[in-house]
Amino acid sequence: MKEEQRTLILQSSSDFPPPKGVKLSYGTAGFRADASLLQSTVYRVGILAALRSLKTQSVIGLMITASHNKVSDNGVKIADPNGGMMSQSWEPFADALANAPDPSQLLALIDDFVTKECISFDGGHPVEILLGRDTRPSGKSLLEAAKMGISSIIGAVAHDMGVLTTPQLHWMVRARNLGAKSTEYDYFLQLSQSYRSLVDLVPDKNKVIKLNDRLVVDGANGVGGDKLLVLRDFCNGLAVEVRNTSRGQGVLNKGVGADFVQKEKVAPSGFGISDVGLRCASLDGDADRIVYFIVRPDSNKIDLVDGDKILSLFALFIQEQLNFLKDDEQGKTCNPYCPRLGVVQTAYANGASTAFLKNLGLEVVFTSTGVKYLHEKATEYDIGIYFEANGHGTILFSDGILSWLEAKKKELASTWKGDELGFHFHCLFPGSEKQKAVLRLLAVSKLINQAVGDALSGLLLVEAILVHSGGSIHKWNELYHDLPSRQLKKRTLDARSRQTTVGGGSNVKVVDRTAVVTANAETVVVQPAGIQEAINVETAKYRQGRCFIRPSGTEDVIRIYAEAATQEEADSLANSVAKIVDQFLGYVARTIGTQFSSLSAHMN
Ligand SMILES: CC(=O)N[C@H]1[C@@H](OP(=O)(O)O)O[C@H](CO)[C@@H](O)[C@@H]1O
Ligand SMILES: [Mg+2]
Repeated sequence: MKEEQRTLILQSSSDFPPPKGVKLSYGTAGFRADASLLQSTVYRVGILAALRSLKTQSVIGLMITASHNKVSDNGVKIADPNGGMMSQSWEPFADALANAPDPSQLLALIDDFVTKECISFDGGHPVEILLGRDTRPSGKSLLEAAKMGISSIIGAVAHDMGVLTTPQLHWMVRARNLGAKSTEYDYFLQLSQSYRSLVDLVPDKNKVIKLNDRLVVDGANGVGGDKLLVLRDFCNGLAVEVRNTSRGQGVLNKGVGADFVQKEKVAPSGFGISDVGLRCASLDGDADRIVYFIVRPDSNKIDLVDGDKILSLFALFIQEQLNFLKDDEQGKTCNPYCPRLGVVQTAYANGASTAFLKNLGLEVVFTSTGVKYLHEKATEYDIGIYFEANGHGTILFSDGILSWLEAKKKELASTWKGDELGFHFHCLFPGSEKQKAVLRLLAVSKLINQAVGDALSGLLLVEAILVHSGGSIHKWNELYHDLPSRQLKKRTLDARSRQTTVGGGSNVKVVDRTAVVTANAETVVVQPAGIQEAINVETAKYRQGRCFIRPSGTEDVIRIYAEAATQEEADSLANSVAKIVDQFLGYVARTIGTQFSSLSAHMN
């Protein structure tokens, strides 16, 4: 790096001293913490984004959000040139950068890294970063910090794209790097047009307009509801009622949102008895997750139609379209093309969903929690569908299958003469149904976000498939029955609280979550030694018992997940394993207050 560049970094970073006693980690989905701690981190991620742009010679994204976390938190993450999460190989550098104690050590780190990665500052390519933020009040000033970080790399340019959903920013970055249209208007246009194409291809027998069959959506008091209102206008006739937008009185993610609905299994605020039986959905704070639900007549309980069920609906639809095209290929004497369809889940997927998908004959694989792992795995297939139970997921199409579909589209169009003969009910003719299957798959590839899970595009695809299949949310929910499950979280101490506790003269043993190390897609604990055996002994006592623990990547907690034949058994298994966590990790509840999260208040 030139001297001028070094001086600039030294000078500007001195305005952003890191908070004392806090160790930050890039985690499952970027850096997250109380917003008051993040000025320096976001500034440094600005530098990171500019270096990433220099290295990849592409446009990079920087999103300021803490998703479903409380409104006083915030976070920051980077979108790579393909719109996906930042390459994991850069995460250790991100961690080091965020935690460098002073400007000179920060500079030394950057110097080393730039040399190691052979990053050139020769100005041959534009260095551009697209910035987005959710509706959190802290977003504006953090965005300014990001801009300062970016401008401390000579020649780097920040484009403020305003308030966006996380998937919108990822979509824009991908589109920009593909040389495609990439504005927010283009996003809405592409989604709405492909949604309409899918609806136009609905088999005629199902083209019944159901009056009052509206979808009611909880926008988590965040950005997702606001953007859905715009999308609804683009879709022209989409019957969606949006509640809990950011313009109402409610607080972001408080008693609302996909994470709340999925974990607590209750209706969000603003939904009640008048919604019983309706098709409802909930977005999370930055709209990269969606779950559906049906309000039950008893109190505010719901039937949850979660990410696993969305995945199952998508898998059925894609499989149906591929089946239409299968016999065509099987008849070929040379080079028949058999697209590989794969499904990716995490250990949080309900066991009943995995059994259902395997029964369909699908290949199901597991990865660790976090979109970056699922997404990467899904790219190994021609069509890879991935979903977390909490509602984050998408369908990825390989370049290979897209070219095959385009070729097939041409081939079928040249052989199909039905229209000329005056036949319009294509579904009566095998050739035309193939053609429709191709068009449907192509429309899905344009509708569903190819960069990252996207609640808005997911919502449109669910709605289109429900119309296509003539099915209701009730029928969809009956695809299989979830095994009862329970999630608990045990608070651990972040670095700052640990210092306070120990420094305060207390001799209690406290742990941090990194003491728990897992393997096999987080289903087995390898550290501390012996804990897995104890969990196994406990799990074996329960019918259809399954249980695992893992350190959260976004909160200072250890998560416990249990599944069993009845709700009582799932609760009991989760509680017993929580006690095992206490024993092995030397956790002492009274030092940090509440032992269990608010979830336990809902246990019955
Ligand atoms: C059990 C659970 O829902 N975990 C979530 C949560 O991660 P944790 O590492 O469990 O805190 O936030 C991630 C980012 O949104 C999401 O990818 C993940 O699925
Ligand atoms: Mg989110």
